[in-house]
Amino acid sequence: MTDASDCRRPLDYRERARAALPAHVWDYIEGGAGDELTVAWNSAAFDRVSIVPRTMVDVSACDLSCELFGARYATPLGVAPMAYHQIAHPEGELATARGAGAAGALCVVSIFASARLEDIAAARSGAEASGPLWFQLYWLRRREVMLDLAARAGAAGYRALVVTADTPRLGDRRRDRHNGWAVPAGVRAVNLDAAVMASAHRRRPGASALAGHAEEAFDPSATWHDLEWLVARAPLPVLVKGILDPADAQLAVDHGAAGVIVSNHGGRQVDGAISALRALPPVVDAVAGRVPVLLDGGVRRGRDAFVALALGATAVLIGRPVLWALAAAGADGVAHQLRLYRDELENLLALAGRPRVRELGRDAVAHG
Ligand SMILES: Cc1cc2nc3c(=O)[nH]c(=O)nc-3n(C[C@H](O)[C@H](O)[C@H](O)COP(=O)(O)O)c2cc1C
Ligand SMILES: CC(C)CC(=O)C(=O)O
Repeated sequence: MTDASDCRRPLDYRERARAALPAHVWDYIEGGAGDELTVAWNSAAFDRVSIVPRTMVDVSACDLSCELFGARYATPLGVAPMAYHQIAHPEGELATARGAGAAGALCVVSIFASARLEDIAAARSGAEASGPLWFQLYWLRRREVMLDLAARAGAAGYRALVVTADTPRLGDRRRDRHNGWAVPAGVRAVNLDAAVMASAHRRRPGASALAGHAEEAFDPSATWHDLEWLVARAPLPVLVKGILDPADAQLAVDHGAAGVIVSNHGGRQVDGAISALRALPPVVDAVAGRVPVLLDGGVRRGRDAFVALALGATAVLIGRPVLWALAAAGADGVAHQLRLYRDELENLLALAGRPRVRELGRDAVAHG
């Protein structure tokens, strides 16, 4: 375990996590599809955008809050949904939720969480921990399971559902194939039926057990009509995650989405897919303020969050860097990591003379 205070910027947690984790777990977390072109493009896209500071603005108080579904969120930063946090730390999602709560950040819990969604909500509502939880779903062949989870999330106090649209099957994760990756026996997706999950644990040389499991459990025939079906039955607003094309953003809203998340799944699905940041402005234009647009993929600094917010995101989600901090230092690491992002963002808002997140616009950045 690392002393969290050794890490001065979000990227500092990366090597700590690599040292703390078995190589096959590291490869599953860090890897992407194919040659991992999109993994690299996601973060490189942020480096190609400059910030245009204003001067002589009163920045004595910066406001990082954003509004989502009628509620005020303390920061525009959140944890992206990621499966099986127990592979990174024995306390898994309970630690992530506590850490995110302590930092006042949104936490999106994966359908493949390794803790019960009700226990995650309880961990979150401890004395220090607060802040919103959302729950993520995949399009399962067994639709009744989706509805059951949606109802449980609603009853447990989750505030929104996220349905991931970019995974009709799993992308070609070469590292996982090479490692014959399977979810370790002691780590379970406890919100789902153990019988349904068995194939995720079945090791086969030269194959990813998760790819096999996804083929079995995910419904590759889901279309926009299925979104309407889900929206009509869900007790919570439904966001669609995995949008890259403005036409899809439009269709999502037309079929009842309460929000869209611009994402290429951290480069884990279509290798060579457009970077999330590059895809963002056309999606924001197509949605035209009707619903919030969020982004994930490659956000590695507070500065990257600033850029995405300026280009029209209401909030940004952070994936792998949260698992790095979880692996290195548990709940304290997650809280510290999210504070590093927040403090960098706050400092930049002040230095750039743009003290309110909700007023950030495209004039705050320039390309090149
Ligand atoms: C280990 C891992 C597991 C993931 N599991 C899920 C998941 O269960 N559901 C989902 O919608 N996305 C999942 N994702 C994708 C993330 O939600 C997010 O889109 C991506 O990690 C963002 O990119 P970043 O890691 O560069 O920040 C996963 C990503 C990683 C790295
Ligand atoms: C269990 C997997 C489907 C989780 C996932 O989305 C991923 O590994 O990217």
